[in-house]
Amino acid sequence: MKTRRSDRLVDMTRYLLERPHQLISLSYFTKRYDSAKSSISEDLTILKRTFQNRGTGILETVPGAAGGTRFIPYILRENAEQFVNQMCTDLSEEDRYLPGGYVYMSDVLGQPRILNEIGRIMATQYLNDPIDVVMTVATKGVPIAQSVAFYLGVPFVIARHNAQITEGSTVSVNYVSASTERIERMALSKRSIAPNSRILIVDDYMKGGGTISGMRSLVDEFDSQLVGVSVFAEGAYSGERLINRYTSLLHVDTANKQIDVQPGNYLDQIFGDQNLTVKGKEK
Ligand SMILES: O=P(O)(O)OC[C@H]1C[C@H](OP(=O)(O)OP(=O)(O)O)[C@H](O)[C@@H]1O
Repeated sequence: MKTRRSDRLVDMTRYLLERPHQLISLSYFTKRYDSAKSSISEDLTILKRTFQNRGTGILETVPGAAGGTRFIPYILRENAEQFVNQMCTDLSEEDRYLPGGYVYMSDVLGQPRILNEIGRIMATQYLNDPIDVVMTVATKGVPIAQSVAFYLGVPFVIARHNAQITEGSTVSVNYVSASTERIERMALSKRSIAPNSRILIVDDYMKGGGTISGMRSLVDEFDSQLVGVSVFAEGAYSGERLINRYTSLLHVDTANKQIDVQPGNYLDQIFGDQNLTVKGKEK
């Protein structure tokens, strides 16, 4: 039975939003809605325009027999700024101060809607940089990695401080964590990453960068390429940081046990020269 345009548009939107970066053929939609290709093409034109006007993302059209359409989510600069500025306010509450100069963030990083926004912002930076796998380290980086991986339409892998029997044989590296000021180890299942994969490393927090550098070593061990590093928050650090190329949404300073949370470097890193288009194609 033919589906009315209004019903097609609602269902098509849901279907596409649930499958970021997945190529979906027009014939799939013609069968799903028992509608002509020309009708589906008109539907997609409406969605493409609405997604662009509402800052939802790009609806890319891939021509040819093996073509179709692909939803690529992004977030507009003004929406990212609004979110980050709210995070700065929320995390500056003085009762969040923890011994050792840390800030309590687990309540914030336990809220799915906040994790969604973090994932959208981090994924926007890689609109035109294909990513194969998102990597993080247990534990607090995991929900962030899941969100970013969803918006990039790729899997995520979790390096662990203690290799589990359920991970099979593993690759492990040692690294120096400024946070613990001791040599730490992390391991990743050999099954996790194929050689020559393009990796995005994410974590909730970076202080001295030792943990990130440990994951960078894992990328090397898997003969793969590190495309970028994104952290929700970077802590003020007076020492020589082991990582100098990264994107942070927040910068957290807890000098004199006072919490000062400011926007990180994400605006320049993500929106500096990006005009939210798919390279070589119209918006
Ligand atoms: O830049 P560095 O000096 O290496 O510190 C950043 C580490 C420390 C902390 O993890 P932990 O609290 O150690 O571990 P978990 O995420 O399991 O709580 C944070 O999540 C980063 O992974």
